[in-house]
Amino acid sequence: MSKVLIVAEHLQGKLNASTAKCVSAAQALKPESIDIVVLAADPAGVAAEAAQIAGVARVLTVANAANADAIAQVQAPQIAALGKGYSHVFGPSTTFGKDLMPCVAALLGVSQVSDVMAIEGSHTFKRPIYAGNAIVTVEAPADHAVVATVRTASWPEAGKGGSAAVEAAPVDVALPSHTRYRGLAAGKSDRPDLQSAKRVVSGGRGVGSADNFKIIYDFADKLGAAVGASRAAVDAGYVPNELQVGQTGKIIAPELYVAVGISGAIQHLTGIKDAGTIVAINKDGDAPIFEIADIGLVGDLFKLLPELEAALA
Ligand SMILES: Cc1cc2nc3c(=O)[nH]c(=O)nc-3n(C[C@H](O)[C@H](O)[C@H](O)COP(=O)(O)OP(=O)(O)OC[C@H]3O[C@@H](n4cnc5c(N)ncnc54)[C@H](O)[C@@H]3O)c2cc1C
Repeated sequence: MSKVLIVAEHLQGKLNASTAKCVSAAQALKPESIDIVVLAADPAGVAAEAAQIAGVARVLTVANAANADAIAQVQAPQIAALGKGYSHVFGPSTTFGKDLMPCVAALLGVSQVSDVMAIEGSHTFKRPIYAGNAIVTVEAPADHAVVATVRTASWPEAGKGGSAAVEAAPVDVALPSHTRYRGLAAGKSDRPDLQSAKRVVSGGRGVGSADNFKIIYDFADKLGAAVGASRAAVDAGYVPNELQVGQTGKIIAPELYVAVGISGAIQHLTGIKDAGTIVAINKDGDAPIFEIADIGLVGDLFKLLPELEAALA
């Protein structure tokens, strides 16, 4: 039977939704147990949140001032030490997980399985390749532990209602001192986080300018949605690049995605493959976005968005 250890992703004392998505993926293994490990200077608050995820047996905490910042080279030896007792070690396929999990895999002497979107067996997984245009089945060696990143867009968050035991996990490993935290340069926004928002409104080159993007922000506010953008809009300087959705941007799976003035290039569609309802607004009735949209509105966005806003009010 499988025993799964999930590495919790958290920032500023809050658990990221990616952790509950990893729990969903772990549940697909029908394992004997699922544990979550929280590494932090003071892990109590995050651990209490993690303990509420249904299906989790234990939340292990590793309190260490060296874990105040998520430095992969510092955290990986601690996770590898704990991971030796598990058949599977999962982390999210986010920037955090993509940085950390290959280090964990290397320390455990295995190859990492990346971007798990489906589980076929204890060592058999499906993942997308070529920007989501093909799906491959990956077989991990049966006699080794599996270290994997979980494609968060492919899994729902596991529910709440759990009451896992929270236990301090003593980890006695030498931590590298050659890597130090210098600072984090992150965009600040009061809006919902693009990667975990249930609704997203994205604007493309058709919006025309940074000033015009106000119409996208206003409409998103009406819906309580996060704002995204196509690469063309980012490259043109309409919005910062952390809003980019797609192959070289963020892969997202909101319940509602509204694409405004976006043509629907394959590299953009890769980022919204797992979205629920897709609404497209474009003045070109032949735009490829309409081939995948559930609801398509052909017309000028500057006319249609105010009309939709009025209808919502
Ligand atoms: C390696 C690689 C990686 C890439 N990664 C990404 C990625 O991650 N994300 C991404 O988005 N792209 C990515 N691209 C770029 C991608 O190929 C497209 O160029 C880009 O998505 C186009 O953006 P767009 O739809 O906003 O612009 P366009 O293709 O120019 O489309 C603009 C649309 O707006 C419509 N429009 C114009 N005015 C109005 C109006 N007034 N009202 C309504 N509609 C209007 C037009 O009809 C048109 O369909 C990548 C490309 C490469 C080569």
